[in-house]
Amino acid sequence: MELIIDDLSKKFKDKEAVSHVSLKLTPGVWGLLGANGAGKTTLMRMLGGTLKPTGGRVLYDGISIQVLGEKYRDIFGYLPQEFGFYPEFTVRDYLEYMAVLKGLPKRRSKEKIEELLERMTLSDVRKKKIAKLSGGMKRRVGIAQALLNEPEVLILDEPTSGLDPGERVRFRNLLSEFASHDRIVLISTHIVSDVEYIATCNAVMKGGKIQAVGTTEELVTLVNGKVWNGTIPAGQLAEYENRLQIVNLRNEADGRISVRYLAEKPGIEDSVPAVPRLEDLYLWMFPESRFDKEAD
Ligand SMILES: Nc1ncnc2c1ncn2[C@@H]1O[C@H](COP(=O)(O)OP(=O)(O)OP(=O)(O)O)[C@@H](O)[C@H]1O
Repeated sequence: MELIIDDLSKKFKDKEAVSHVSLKLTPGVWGLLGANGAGKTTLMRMLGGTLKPTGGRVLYDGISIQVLGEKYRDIFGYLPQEFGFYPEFTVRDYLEYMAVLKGLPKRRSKEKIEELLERMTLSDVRKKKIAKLSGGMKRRVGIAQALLNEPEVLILDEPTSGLDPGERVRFRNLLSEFASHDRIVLISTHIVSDVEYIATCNAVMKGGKIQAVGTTEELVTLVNGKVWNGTIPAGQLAEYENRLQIVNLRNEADGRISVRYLAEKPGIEDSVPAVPRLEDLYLWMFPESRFDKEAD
């Protein structure tokens, strides 16, 4: 099974949101990393067939998704970034309604809904109105609806926003397990830790283009020799921040500050090289995003 993105582009007036993207997605978890405005949502909407490309095509096992139409929708699951719920529906009624829209046979949908309520730890709130749920619970309902038809291609746009750390770990485990059954799972995120350990492969998007593709291990080699640990006097942080791209810091008991920073050459005396992580690559490629890092 494969989903081929072939020279895909989308132009909004004179803004090219996605520019000549080509990528071959195979079964496994794929991380689509990129800062706000990189083009991730636009790309995902075209993969779902809800947005018409200006150029290029998407092929599922060699056939255009436009040609497949209804057949493609049957094997496709999507969680949009902005997810419109029916706030007056209960969780269960909503999932039943979505199952009908997806054309699931009644018996199968009953079993599937029970299973998903359990797996997404929503059983206790099944009779609650969606309007009354917390943000994280609503997100889990969104994920559950995307999984209803056990899609072969599952696309999740920023699925972990609003989830607490425990929910995020459970969600990552669920996706890994789901993808192990010969399914393509594509997750867009700007929270690198969401995909760092579970993604079979990552694609890094910037300015509408895919800038790098590879496993986490392959991608981190791009910042080999550029990640350093050093210590600085507490009063001089601002000065060092002007010169270096500091990605992490910790106040030490002796009043100094340990910093992890990115640079072509060491910029602090006695610095030692650090083992690069995917987040270092991301911050190297998107230096502006270090101000809106989210906690793991
Ligand atoms: N309907 C539209 N009309 C005009 N411009 C658009 C439209 N949709 C997206 N864009 C522009 O295309 C670019 C890519 O947007 P997109 O939403 O795909 O990025 P993204 O990587 O998903 O970012 P975010 O995480 O903030 O959603 C942005 O500059 C955005 O303003």
